[in-house]
Amino acid sequence: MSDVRALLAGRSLKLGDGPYLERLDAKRSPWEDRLRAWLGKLPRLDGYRTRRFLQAAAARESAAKALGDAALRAQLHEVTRHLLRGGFTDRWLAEVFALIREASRRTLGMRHHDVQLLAGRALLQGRLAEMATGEGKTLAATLAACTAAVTGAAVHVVTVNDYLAERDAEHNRPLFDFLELSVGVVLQDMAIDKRRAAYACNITYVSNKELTFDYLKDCIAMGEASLTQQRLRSLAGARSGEPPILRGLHIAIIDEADSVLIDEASTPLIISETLPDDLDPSIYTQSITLAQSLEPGTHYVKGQHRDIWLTPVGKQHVREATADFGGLWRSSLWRDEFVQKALSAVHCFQRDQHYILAEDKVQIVDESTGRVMPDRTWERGLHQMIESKEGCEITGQRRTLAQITYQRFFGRYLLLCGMTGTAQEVATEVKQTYGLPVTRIPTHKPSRRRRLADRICASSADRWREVVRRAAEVAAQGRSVLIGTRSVEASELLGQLLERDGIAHTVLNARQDKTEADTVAVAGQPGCITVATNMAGRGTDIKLSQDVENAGGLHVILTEFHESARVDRQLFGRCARQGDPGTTEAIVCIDDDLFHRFAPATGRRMMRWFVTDMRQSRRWFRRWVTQIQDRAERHYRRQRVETLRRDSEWVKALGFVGKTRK
Ligand SMILES: Nc1ncnc2c1ncn2[C@@H]1O[C@H](COP(=O)(O)OP(=O)(O)OP(=O)(O)O)[C@@H](O)[C@H]1O
Repeated sequence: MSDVRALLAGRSLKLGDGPYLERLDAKRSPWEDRLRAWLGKLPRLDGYRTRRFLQAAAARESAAKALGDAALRAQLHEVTRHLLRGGFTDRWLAEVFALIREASRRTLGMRHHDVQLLAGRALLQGRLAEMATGEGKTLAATLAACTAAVTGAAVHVVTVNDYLAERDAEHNRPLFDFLELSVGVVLQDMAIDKRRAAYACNITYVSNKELTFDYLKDCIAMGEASLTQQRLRSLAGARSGEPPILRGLHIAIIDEADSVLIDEASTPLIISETLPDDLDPSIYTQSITLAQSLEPGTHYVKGQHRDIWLTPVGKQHVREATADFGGLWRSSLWRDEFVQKALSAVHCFQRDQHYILAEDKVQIVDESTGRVMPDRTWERGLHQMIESKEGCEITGQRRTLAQITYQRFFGRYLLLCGMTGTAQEVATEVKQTYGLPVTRIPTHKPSRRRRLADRICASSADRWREVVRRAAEVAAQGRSVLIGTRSVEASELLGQLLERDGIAHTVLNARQDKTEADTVAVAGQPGCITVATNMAGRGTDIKLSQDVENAGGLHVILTEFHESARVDRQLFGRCARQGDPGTTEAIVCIDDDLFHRFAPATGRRMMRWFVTDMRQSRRWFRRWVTQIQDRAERHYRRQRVETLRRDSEWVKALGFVGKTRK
C-alpha cells in the first residue's frame, strides 16, 4: 500500500491514516497549479514530447510482438517496479502502454490507436481527456486502468449507468484476464458482500451513484457510535467490526466526465430515512383538488423555471375555500405551503416526462440521462403531493441523514481523471471545481459526420409529421435511423405515429430499459428505426452493418433541443464513429420547453415569423439556439454553486462524515 501512496499522492497531499487511503485536502497547492499552467503554455515542448512518446511506444511494441504470452506478462511486472519508483513518466508509460497494446491486440482483436495512447497518458497525468464521440474511450481507459492496477492501486472506472458498467467490464475482460488483473462490476440491488468483493478486485466498473453511496455507507460505518450514527449504520446495512466496502479512493477514471462532474453535480447524494407521515393523507388530496380548481394568472403565477406562487387573490381564495377544513388549514403559513406544493405537483411535474408510474410508485426520471432513479424522491412534501395526484399510496416523508456532493466526493481521490466527448463548454468549471485540466485528443480519422439543415416547425404536430416522414425516407434508403426524444411521453407518442403509418420501429425509454442491450444490438441494421430518449444519448455504441455503412451510415434526428448543447452533441455523436459516414439533423418546434424557459418573448415572436422560411434563417437560427443554450448552462451553473454552498453548510453543521474530514 505504501508504494501506491508514494506513486499517487506526491508530496503535496495529506492522506488519511485510517483503513482508507484517500485525499483529505481536496485543494492542490497553488504552486502546483502555477507550475502546471506554465508547463501547459509550452505547446512546442508538448508537441515534441508527444511525438517522442508515440515513437517510443511504437518501438517497444515491435519488441513486445516477439514475446510469448507469459514473457509479456513478466515484462509488464518488471516495468511496474520502475513505475513504482519513478512514477507515471513518459519513459515507462511508453513501455507499459506498448505491452498493453499488444495484449489487447491478442485478446480483443483491437490495437490501441496512437490517439488512444495519448488519452491514456493524459488520464494518468490527472487530466480530463476530451476525445470526440465514438473515438474509443472504452478501450483508451484500459491503458490507464491496467497501468494503475498493476501498481496495486484500487482502480475505479466510473460510468454513468449500470448498463455501461457491465458492458465495458465484459468487453474488456479478456484483456484483464490475460494480464491477470481481476475485474469486478458493482450493480444496483447488489448485496453488500458482493459489492465488497467487486471493490476488492484490481479494477472495478461502477456507476457514479453506486460508488458514491457505497462511500457514504463506509463513512457511516467508520463514524463514531453516537445514537445517530448507530441508526445510520443499521440503515446502511453495516454491522460493527465489518471491513469497509471500498478499498479506498485511489484512482477514479470517470467516463462521460462532464455528465458526472457537471450535470449530476447539482443534486447531492443523500442517505435518508423514511419517517412515519404524521400528516393526515386527506391534506394532500384536499390540496390537489384545490390546486386543480385555481385559475392561472388570477390565483397563481407560473415562473419559467418550475417555480409557481399564489397571488394575493389566490391566497384569499384559498383561505375562504378552506375555512371549514380545520386543523393545519387554519395556519396561513401551512395553508399556502400546501397549496403551493400542490400547484407545483399539478402544473410543473408531468407524468412520463418528469416521472413514470412503475409498480404503482412514482419514480423520478433523470432528464439528462432518460433513466429512472429508483432511490430518489422529491423533498419537502412534493413527492407525496405527486403521489396523491396520481392516486398512489402516500409514502412517508424522508429525512436526510447523510449527504455528499460529487464535488466533495471526487475531490478525495488520490488521482482523479476523466474522459468525455463534450468538455469544451465546461472546461473552466471542471478546472476550478475539481482541478482537472482538459486535454483535447485529436481524432484517429477525420470525421465524416454531416449536419443537415435544422427544421423548425410552427406546431408540435407538424414536427412529429416531419420526423415520421424523414425517418421513413432515410430508412427506405437502406440506412438506419436513431430518433432522440426528450421524454418518455414523446417517445411513445412518436412510436404510436410510426405504428399508425405501418412503419417498423423500436422504442427505448425508461419503461423499456430491460431491452436496452437487444435494441442497441440491432439498431445499426438496414431500415431499422429506433426511437429513444436520452438513454441512447451517451455511451451507446451502435454497430453498423456493412450495408448500412455503404448506404451512408446512421442518421440521427434530434426532435427537441436540450438545455445543454453537450447533450445534443452526444446524441449526434451516435453516428459517424471511428471514421464511419453519418448524418444528423434537428427537427424541432418553436413551442419547445427550451424556448419557453430561456428565450426572451420577443425572440420567440420573431422566430415564429421566420418559421415560414427556414432556408434563409438557418444560420441565424443556430446562433440563436446557441445563445439560449448558453443562458441555460449559466442558470444551471448557478444552481451547482448553490449546491456546493449548501453542502459546505451541511458539513459544518453536522461534521459526521468522518470526524477529521472538512
Ligand atoms: N483501437 C480500435 N480499433 C478498432 N476499433 C476500435 C478501437 N477503439 C475503439 N473501437 C471501436 O469503436 C467503437 C466506439 O468505441 P467507444 O464506444 O468506446 O467510443 P466512445 O469514445 O466511448 O464513444 P462515446 O463518446 O459515444 O461514449 C466501438 O465499436 C469500439 O469497438
